[in-house]
Amino acid sequence: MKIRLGENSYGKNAVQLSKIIRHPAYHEFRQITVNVSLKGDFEEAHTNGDNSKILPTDTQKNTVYALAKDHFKTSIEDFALYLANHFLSTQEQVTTATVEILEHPFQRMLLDGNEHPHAYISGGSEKRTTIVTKDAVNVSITSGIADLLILKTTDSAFEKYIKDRYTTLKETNDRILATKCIARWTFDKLPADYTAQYNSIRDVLLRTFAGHKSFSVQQTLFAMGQAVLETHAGVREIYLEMPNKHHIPFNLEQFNIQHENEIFIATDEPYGLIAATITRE
Ligand SMILES: O=c1[nH]c(=O)c2[nH]c(=O)[nH]c2[nH]1
Repeated sequence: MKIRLGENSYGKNAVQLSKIIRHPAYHEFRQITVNVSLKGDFEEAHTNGDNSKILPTDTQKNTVYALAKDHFKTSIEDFALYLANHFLSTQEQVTTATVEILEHPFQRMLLDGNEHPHAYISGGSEKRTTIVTKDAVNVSITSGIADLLILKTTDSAFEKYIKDRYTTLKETNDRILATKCIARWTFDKLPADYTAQYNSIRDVLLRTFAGHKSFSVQQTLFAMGQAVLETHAGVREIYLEMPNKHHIPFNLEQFNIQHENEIFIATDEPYGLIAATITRE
């Protein structure tokens, strides 16, 4: 029996990097997590223990820190591209380099109406994300948002669904809609300014979520994706993942207190998971 090596890759994951960019009047603080993954001629390493074509993952990690000094200045997309290019152009055994970056946003503290020059507050769970994959001829860039925790207290219903012998869920025309949204979009035309594009897409996602009269998470998800494609000609398609963070009305009637849709119990698990790719015809 002949056994052979299938698709393989290796790299360094979860490289934590913080950077201060010092301007005369204030500092910028950036915090990112970088994952590097390389594909190429690594057969001998797996089958013969020959490491002569292996750039250690420790070196990959060091490279991320070293190149960040001069090349992480603007968007995570630009830095990820620079890193992918670096591994591809300096290592001839590498055929595909994938660099994923998650940015943990920090904002300068707003104190007495002014942004503090060097004190920051975390943007919470939300992250800006990118995955850049590059080989000798192609580059693919996917940008996105992860763990965007959003909630609305009305304009969300869930009614007229299938009821069978196992259904216990009550119909509601006024519930809490909460989700920790993941969005990932790809480009027909790469933007000149990834950050401006990101801010604009994030704004459309939030605006649509807030304004939508929802009959289901599915419908709101589609409306959010549709709005992004309608307002951003350069975006080819968008993938959205919206876990339904259920907020179940707490039974106050057991204490003879009238239920007025004010007191809920948030449950983490199990949760509904709604996902779709919205694309152009
Ligand atoms: O918006 C929803 N979509 C569903 O598919 C679903 N299923 C469920 O139990 N609650 C909800 N809510």
